[in-house]
Amino acid sequence: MTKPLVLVTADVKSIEGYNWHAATSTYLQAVVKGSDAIPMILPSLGADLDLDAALDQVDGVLATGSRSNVNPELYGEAPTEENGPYDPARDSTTLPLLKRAVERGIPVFAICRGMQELNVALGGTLHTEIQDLEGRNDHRAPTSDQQDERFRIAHPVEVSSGGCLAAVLGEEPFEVNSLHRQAVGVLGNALTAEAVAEDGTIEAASIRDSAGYVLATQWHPEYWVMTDGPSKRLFEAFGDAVRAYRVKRLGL
Ligand SMILES: N[C@@H](CCC(=O)NCCCC(=O)O)C(=O)O
Repeated sequence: MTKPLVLVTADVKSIEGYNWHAATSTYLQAVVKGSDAIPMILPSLGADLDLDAALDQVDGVLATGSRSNVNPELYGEAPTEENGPYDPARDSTTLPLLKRAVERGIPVFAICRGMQELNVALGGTLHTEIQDLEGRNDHRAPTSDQQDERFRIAHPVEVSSGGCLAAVLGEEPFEVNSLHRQAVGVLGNALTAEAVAEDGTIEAASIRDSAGYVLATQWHPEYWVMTDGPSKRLFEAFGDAVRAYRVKRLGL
């Protein structure tokens, strides 16, 4: 059986005087080794891309994390120097991509920035710089030049009962990593919180009655996909969803 194809979102980075459209290897490897699917980076070319034509040919979308933030103008707030950096090319591609994938019932797995993009794409808002908000913990990455330390397990999350996340991981609390300054404010249309941190930060969301699989996590299951049980199971569940979609898409 041919393997499912998964679009992976891209950041736009300026390197050696060129604009590169890039995704980190951790997401690509997680699609291959965790979901047994084929990752294909979708360049962040915005309105120049025929998104429906791209979505016609794939079986899922993985929206990746990024140090850049969704531009607050997209949810009715003002951008600031401190809240950057921003990536307008990525915003102009990933938000319509996610909205269209959800409308078409194409499986979506959205991670960190990807969860925030999904939420804004569906009409929700974000809290910016949550570490400065009353009652919120600091969810930023540990200061280190070692990636394993930056992505280390950081805090527990409580799983909402009876939801999509509980269906994959069960309802017991578990530990996640944490590398973010933003978080979901008002949930977007049809999104339901699936996990929360002890300070109330929404850590996962889904569309429970979606035609397709739609799950978003604020933490990074891609990083420890081969060694952490919940991370592995999340990518396996995404793999099952994209394989099922492929059978339907191709009439197999
Ligand atoms: N920029 C947003 C989204 C956070 C995110 O995707 N983090 C991944 C970055 C990985 C790294 O720091 O290397 C926010 O800060 O909330």
